[in-house]
Amino acid sequence: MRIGILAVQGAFKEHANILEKLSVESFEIRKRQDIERDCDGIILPGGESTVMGKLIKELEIFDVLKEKIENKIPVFGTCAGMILLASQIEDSKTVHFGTLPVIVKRNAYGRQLGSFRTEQKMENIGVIPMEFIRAPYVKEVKDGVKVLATVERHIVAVQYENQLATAFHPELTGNTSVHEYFLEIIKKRNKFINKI
Ligand SMILES: NC(=O)CC[C@H](N)C(=O)O
Repeated sequence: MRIGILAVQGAFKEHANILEKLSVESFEIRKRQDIERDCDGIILPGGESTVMGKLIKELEIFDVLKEKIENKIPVFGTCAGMILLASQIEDSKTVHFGTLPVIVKRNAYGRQLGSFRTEQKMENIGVIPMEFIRAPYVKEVKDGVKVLATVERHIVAVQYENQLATAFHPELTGNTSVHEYFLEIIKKRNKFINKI
């Protein structure tokens, strides 16, 4: 199994470190040729979604990446990565991939609460540490989207088919369980593809 991590900006190294801990091979997606490499799953890290969205277009990564996601390659977006996937961003006309049918609110926690850590239950996983950094939350989910975690009644983790997204940063806590859950999504898909 091999996972491509979008590495144009933001906290991509931390995801690679977690995957290394789990003995899973990963590579950085920085340019067109990288995204054309074969991989079983993709991680979109945290960072600044506006900057990332601009860079992936300039670097000609956007189209191939979007096509892969539409073709149901498992993808895991954290924080800005969740914003890149969302089909709608509140108070904005910008849509990046738009493959995840949710409305997200950017920088949703205001200035004082820009960064915080908590422990909450995530569906199918259990109680985990959650690190929020100028995080979004999900304001609304459309049909077929499973809510996996909420913090103070705000939705912070969702799954839609093979797309997993968290408003928080599991890669910054040392806890590997959300990544392990993502690996399960990949394994299921690989089994399914091999059956066909
Ligand atoms: N930690 C993060 O990824 C922050 C996301 C950032 N505030 C954005 O809107 O893109």
